[in-house]
Amino acid sequence: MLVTVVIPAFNEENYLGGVLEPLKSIPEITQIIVVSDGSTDGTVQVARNWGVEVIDLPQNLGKGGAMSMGVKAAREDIILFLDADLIGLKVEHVRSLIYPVLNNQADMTVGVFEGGRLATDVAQLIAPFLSGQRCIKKYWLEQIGNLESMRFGVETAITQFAYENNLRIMEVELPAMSHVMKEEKLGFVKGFAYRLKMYWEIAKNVRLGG
Ligand SMILES: O=c1ccn([C@@H]2O[C@H](COP(=O)(O)OP(=O)(O)O)[C@@H](O)[C@H]2O)c(=O)[nH]1
Ligand SMILES: O=C(O)[C@@H](COP(=O)(O)O)O[C@H]1O[C@H](CO)[C@@H](O)[C@H](O)[C@H]1O
Repeated sequence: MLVTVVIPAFNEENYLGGVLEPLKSIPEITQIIVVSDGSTDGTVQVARNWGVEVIDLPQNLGKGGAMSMGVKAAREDIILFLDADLIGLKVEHVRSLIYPVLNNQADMTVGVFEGGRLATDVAQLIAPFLSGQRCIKKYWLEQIGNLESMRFGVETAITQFAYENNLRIMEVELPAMSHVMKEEKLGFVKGFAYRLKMYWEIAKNVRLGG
């Protein structure tokens, strides 16, 4: 089996290149899809310059919508999701996310930052199930309804599905890695408001009691 990487990206021209660079040298990765989620900056151009596939959504669908579009276009059986704003992504991180699924040691891996930056380490220590770095067979994603409408609730929904269906979940440490926080991208007030909206989108999609 081989891997399609799906990268949802909303205005990530500054960081996307750093995510794409380590992917190019991994033979098991045969398809890389950047889904620009209604970006108004140079995200699409950066992706094209790197020679990867681009889905250029004319309007913002939210993260779940962008990820779903990527899954629909995926040729391979295994999907690796990565955020477009990762800092310090290395080939080793990518291998540690994909090999357990490729080798059938896990049904899903979830990457957790470790030793990158205190703020992002702590956030992921508290809530690893929110992580956008995860690898899973496409078959499972196709069994989950409504991912496209879940916006930031998408990871919680995938995790919930995985628990309910007894998938083997493996948490994988991602040493010295971090991402750019909302407040850093958008400024404190706008970033914090965006963060509250994200928590609302997550809460809305949690199904209580199965
Ligand atoms: O409407 C959106 C919001 C976010 N993203 C992408 O989803 C990933 C995670 O989003 P963000 O960095 O805002 O979340 P954080 O990691 O700060 O929670 C990034 O690649 C974003 O560009 C997206 O495709 N559509
Ligand atoms: O870890 C978290 O609390 C949030 C917010 O991260 P930051 O506070 O911006 O570092 O980030 C994650 O959660 C989102 C919802 O599940 C995911 O879509 C992001 O990929 C993930 O980084």
